[in-house]
Amino acid sequence: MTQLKDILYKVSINAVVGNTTTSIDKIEFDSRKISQDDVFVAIRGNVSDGHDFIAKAIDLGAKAIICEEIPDIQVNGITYIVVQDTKSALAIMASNYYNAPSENLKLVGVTGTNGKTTIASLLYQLFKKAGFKVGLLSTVKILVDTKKYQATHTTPDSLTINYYLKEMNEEGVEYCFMEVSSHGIHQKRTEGLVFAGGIFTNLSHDHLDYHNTFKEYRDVKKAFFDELSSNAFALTNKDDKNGAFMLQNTKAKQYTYALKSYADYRGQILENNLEGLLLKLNEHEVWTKLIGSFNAYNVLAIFATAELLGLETLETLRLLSDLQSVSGRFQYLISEEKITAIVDYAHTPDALKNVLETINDIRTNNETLITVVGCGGDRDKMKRPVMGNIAAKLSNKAIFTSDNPRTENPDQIIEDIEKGVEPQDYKKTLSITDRKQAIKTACQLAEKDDIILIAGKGHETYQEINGERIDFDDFKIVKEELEKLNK
Ligand SMILES: CC(=O)N[C@H]1[C@@H](OP(=O)(O)OP(=O)(O)OC[C@H]2O[C@@H](n3ccc(=O)[nH]c3=O)[C@H](O)[C@@H]2O)O[C@H](CO)[C@@H](O)[C@@H]1O[C@H](C)C(=O)N[C@@H](C)C(=O)N[C@H](CCC(=O)O)C(=O)O
Ligand SMILES: Nc1ncnc2c1ncn2[C@@H]1O[C@H](COP(=O)(O)OP(=O)(O)OP(=O)(O)O)[C@@H](O)[C@H]1O
Ligand SMILES: N[C@H](CCC[C@H](N)C(=O)O)C(=O)O
Ligand SMILES: [Mg+2]
Repeated sequence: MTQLKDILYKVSINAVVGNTTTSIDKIEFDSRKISQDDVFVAIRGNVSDGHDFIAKAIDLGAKAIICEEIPDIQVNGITYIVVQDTKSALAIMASNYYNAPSENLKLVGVTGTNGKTTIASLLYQLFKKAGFKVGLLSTVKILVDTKKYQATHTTPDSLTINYYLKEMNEEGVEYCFMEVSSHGIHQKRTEGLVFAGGIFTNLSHDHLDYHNTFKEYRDVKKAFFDELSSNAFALTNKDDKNGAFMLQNTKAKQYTYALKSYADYRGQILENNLEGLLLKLNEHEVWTKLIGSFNAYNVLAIFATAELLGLETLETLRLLSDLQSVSGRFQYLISEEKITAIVDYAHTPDALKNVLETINDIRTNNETLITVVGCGGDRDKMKRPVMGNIAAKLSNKAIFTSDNPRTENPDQIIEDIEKGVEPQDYKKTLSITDRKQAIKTACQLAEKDDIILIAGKGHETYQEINGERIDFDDFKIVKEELEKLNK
């Protein structure tokens, strides 16, 4: 049992009603998970307000309530702590509860629109190969060194983050790489964590349903760097037009990387083909199996981070050339009929454009490029026509289909995508709502040497329709469909 007052250390408190020397069992922010002697933190969400569930939490055994507004009717024997912001309070309490686990390892956060999973996962791989015990918190999975857990978010809630960091401490993990999403920063999921460093990748159109304006989205990302301490490093992509802005008010030591301008870590693409990339990183040449010019940025950021964390340069270069691509990120196969299928998680206009430009750069143009793509439901609607426009323009054929429709009508989403197609590209497009059928059609249309890109879902092994997750794996399906063509 922990004392309530101990986990309130550093929480900015407005008022206390009741006793803080009471001992508590655990912290919960969902009333449905409360059991005897827990602390309930009431959070105002997008759908409901945790304050409405305070009475329910007390019924279930909550001993203390952390809230922004004290309920009119207070229950005897219950401790009420009024704070300015319960999301912040939750994050600080979570860190206290698990004994500040981020301070016992070197935690590096990666933020930006695209490339977070790639960079964090490859840093995990690189430091593992260098012989360290490593942790990873990513969209794809959570790793406590070799122990694997399912990820539900890109950046989990603060209780979950600290729970896994604590487990990493127990496992003797020395480095942890985590993705820091804009939702995560905005919802204070990362507050109170001590970061050894932060990396900025790039900023482009996404999540404007949640953040309202691009400026708001940009400012949220910047807030992550504002919070870094003077002991940390802040590494930014100087080629991105918001790269310098991110570091404007940070106390951290600043470093830059770039392909197009002068920077602390400079990169140059010497070769770029379907086998990989030959890069010049500062004065060193390195070969990587990663494909696509955008990966040059990722490799450069990884190189810089390894250096900043003190890895030996030649060792880093050797390990870089050994890295394997991340699942669902430009994952590809070549069928017996010599059809290339690429599965990629590009689910933003910028990522889709990058992937298509990469394919167009390395193809011979005698073949047909068929793109299968959709957009997720209950997410940013503005990106749909833009992605439709890009898919049609940069491919020979585009098949619009469903991504994760969630609670939306998939045909409506497809209509939104179609709206972005320019008249001269109309004849290149077709729409097939059923994603499996769309992939199958692409396989049937493809001939020898053609390329099929299946974008949007990458590593995901499900399709979410009306709150239900049905088994669905782009890579598995395209592989099966291409094999069927041989029979
Ligand atoms: C839009 C969004 O980010 N929502 C997150 C938010 O949920 P919410 O605000 O809707 O919560 P709510 O349902 O209104 O509930 C408010 C509070 O009341 C509590 N409650 C609710 C009901 C009840 O009976 N009792 C109770 O106590 C809830 O536990 C909660 O604390 O807080 C929840 C708890 O932390 C999150 O799980 C949830 O993520 C949802 C599932 C989600 O889909 N989030 C996505 C958009 C997301 O976060 N994505 C980013 C990556 C984006 C990217 O970069 O690509 C990520 O980091 O994963
Ligand atoms: N540095 C980069 N710049 C632009 N596009 C990139 C970059 N790295 C990866 N991509 C593209 O973006 C897609 C998503 O990459 P990744 O999963 O690494 O990003 P993410 O930031 O983790 O995304 P999410 O916000 O969904 O977690 C990839 O499949 C690839 O198409
Ligand atoms: N982390 C992103 C993933 C989007 C993936 C795409 N397949 C979709 O479902 O929209 C999100 O939750 O918005
Ligand atoms: Mg990710």
